Amino acid sequence: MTRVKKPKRTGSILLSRHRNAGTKDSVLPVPHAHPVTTSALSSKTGRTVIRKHHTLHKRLSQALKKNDVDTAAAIQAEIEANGGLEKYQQASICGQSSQRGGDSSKIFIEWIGETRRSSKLKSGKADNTTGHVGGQRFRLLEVGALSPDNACSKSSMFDVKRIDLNSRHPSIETQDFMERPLPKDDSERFDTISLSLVLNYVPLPAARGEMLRRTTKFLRDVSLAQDDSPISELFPSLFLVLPAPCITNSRYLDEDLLVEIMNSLGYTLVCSKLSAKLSYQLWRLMRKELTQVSGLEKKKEVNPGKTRNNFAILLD
Ligand SMILES: C[S@@+](CC[C@H](N)C(=O)[O-])C[C@H]1O[C@@H](n2cnc3c(N)ncnc32)[C@H](O)[C@@H]1O
Repeated sequence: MTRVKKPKRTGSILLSRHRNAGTKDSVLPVPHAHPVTTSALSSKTGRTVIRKHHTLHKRLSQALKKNDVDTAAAIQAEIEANGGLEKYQQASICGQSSQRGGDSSKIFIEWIGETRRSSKLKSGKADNTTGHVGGQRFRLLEVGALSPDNACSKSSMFDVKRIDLNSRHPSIETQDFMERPLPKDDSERFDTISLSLVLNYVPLPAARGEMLRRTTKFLRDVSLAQDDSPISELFPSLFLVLPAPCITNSRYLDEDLLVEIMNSLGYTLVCSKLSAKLSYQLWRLMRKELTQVSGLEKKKEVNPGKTRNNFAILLD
């Protein structure tokens, strides 16, 4: 009885629509120098702020890589003069409202609903599960949390731990996921991790791979006893959201290569959706051991073309 939705092949049909769209390599965390502001930005201004922030962070990471301290300091000053992480977050919050299709976590909740409905059709019985074994709620680690009121936070199924490089709310802890202490046991692990529009914030391809690898350490073991509810088959998992062009218009990444990278980390794709702007994917962690796959540590051109972006993920 397979309740988990089969992965859809999405990239090939939509690829041509994104041929001219670009998502450049981006960005490093910076401390903010500006007070929190909640006023709305126009969508055009918001897009400009986000693009500029990513470009500056890409340049910053390149300067840091070359140990060019003077250039890095100048770029850092420019980032701060442009409003820093704070302004970027404000623009991202505005982007969540309309033109980007809203709160991405709604998609995860929709997938849970679909899984329940399809199992009801098959079994004739409703699935009213509110969590896993013992009626506990599913533990969700939201990395890069902008606010505490997205769809997952509102759902009674989840107990949410929120972190961000720069907290905008008392219920969000200021923490770099890459510095979060590793769990000592399963009580400190999670059933699911949300990485929505965070991986593309990381400036270097190898650091993105490291972030993905690190997610596996925070997820509970798949072999832990589960109840037989259909939605438990969606866990332990990683909800990954990326700008669509990272997958549909990159010279160095496409859906097949992402599947290869994720499989080598122990993940299997269980749900996916591609909108005009975003790629949403749910990856279930099937095993904790990593498979060494050679070739994933080097960039390889999977989509040649002048108008493509350079987004890449490498596993060192
Ligand atoms: C574009 S916002 C996305 C916010 C939200 N998750 C969404 O889907 O709209 C990216 C957020 O990720 C945060 N972020 C980036 N790298 C992070 C890290 N290593 N640890 C914690 N938060 C991080 C940034 O501070 C920023 O607030």
